[in-house]
Amino acid sequence: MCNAMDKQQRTGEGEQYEGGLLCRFAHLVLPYLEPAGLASVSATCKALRVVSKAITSRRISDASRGMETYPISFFNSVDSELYAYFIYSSVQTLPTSPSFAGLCWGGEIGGSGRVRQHPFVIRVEGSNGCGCESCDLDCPCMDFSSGLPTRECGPSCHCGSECRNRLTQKGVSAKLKVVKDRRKGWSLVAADFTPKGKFICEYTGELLTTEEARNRQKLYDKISKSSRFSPALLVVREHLPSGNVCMRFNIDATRIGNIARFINHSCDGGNLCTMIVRSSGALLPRVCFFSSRDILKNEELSFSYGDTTLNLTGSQCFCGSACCCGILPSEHT
Ligand SMILES: C[S@@+](CC[C@H](N)C(=O)[O-])C[C@H]1O[C@@H](n2cnc3c(N)ncnc32)[C@H](O)[C@@H]1O
Repeated sequence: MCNAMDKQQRTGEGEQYEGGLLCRFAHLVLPYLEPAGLASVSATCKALRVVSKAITSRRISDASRGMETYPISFFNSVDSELYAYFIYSSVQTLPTSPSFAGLCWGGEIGGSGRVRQHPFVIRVEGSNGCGCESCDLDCPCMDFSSGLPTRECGPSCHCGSECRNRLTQKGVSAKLKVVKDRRKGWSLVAADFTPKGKFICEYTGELLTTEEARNRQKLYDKISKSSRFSPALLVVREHLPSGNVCMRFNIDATRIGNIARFINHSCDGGNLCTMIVRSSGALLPRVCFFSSRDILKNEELSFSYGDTTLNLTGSQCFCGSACCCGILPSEHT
């Protein structure tokens, strides 16, 4: 069909209209294809090749597909992979499907749409927020006691989205790029000098129950054994003040997530610290990254994935830090 369309485009005016229709249709549909699908469609005719090329270069030039303030480009001087394919979501999402049976996921949400628009997955109805018109240090939602914000205004506050106590709710605030490393795969790198204490980004992805996280972890471990695969399932444990209770959050950014999914592990703790940030009226806290020291332009961003207690089945660590223990921490789910 495509070849016929191609020929029509070259031969007549009416046919040109049909070729135009094909292109318009392709612009709507092709963004939903994974790289392999895009490559095969692109091989069928010139019109589709042109559209596919445009989609590919948009994907390379901005991993966030226009959802963040600054574009976040991919750079690869190591192999032929042009970009990493995943569905970008700037906010936490609920799981789309229980333990998906393989790695074929389509349905890319392109530059014009988000997976989920709401800022908090679950809101607490009737909870109290602040009544400030313009929040300052007196705002009851503010808590900088640890030097970084751990509480923010949220969906039950009167103040609007411009409130300055919503530092972590405005998307990625640093200039970043994604660079391929020969041994660690894609890595998140500072594209500019980033001072200590700056909010970098939230870790977004699918919020999973522990059971679902365990199932997915098993699947990921299996896939990793037979192919090069980089899962991005983050498990964060928060010890509540009583000391007896521990909250566990499972955020899987492997197929839906944001730029934080490219942050690699460093045994020395790296240059990022993780903060659990709560917002008034939001049931679930969010995991946010701040720079733990000044970060130079072109320096890789990293944090510690967890206790580097030796797990002999873990994969090899290439963080390169002086205290590297040689093996990546892996979650004992
Ligand atoms: C959250 S992803 C980070 C992004 C990943 N590099 C990619 O290409 O998508 C975690 C995976 O990155 C790789 N990785 C992260 N830190 C590493 C390190 N210090 N050494 C080797 N591989 C690392 C491992 O494959 C790990 O499973």
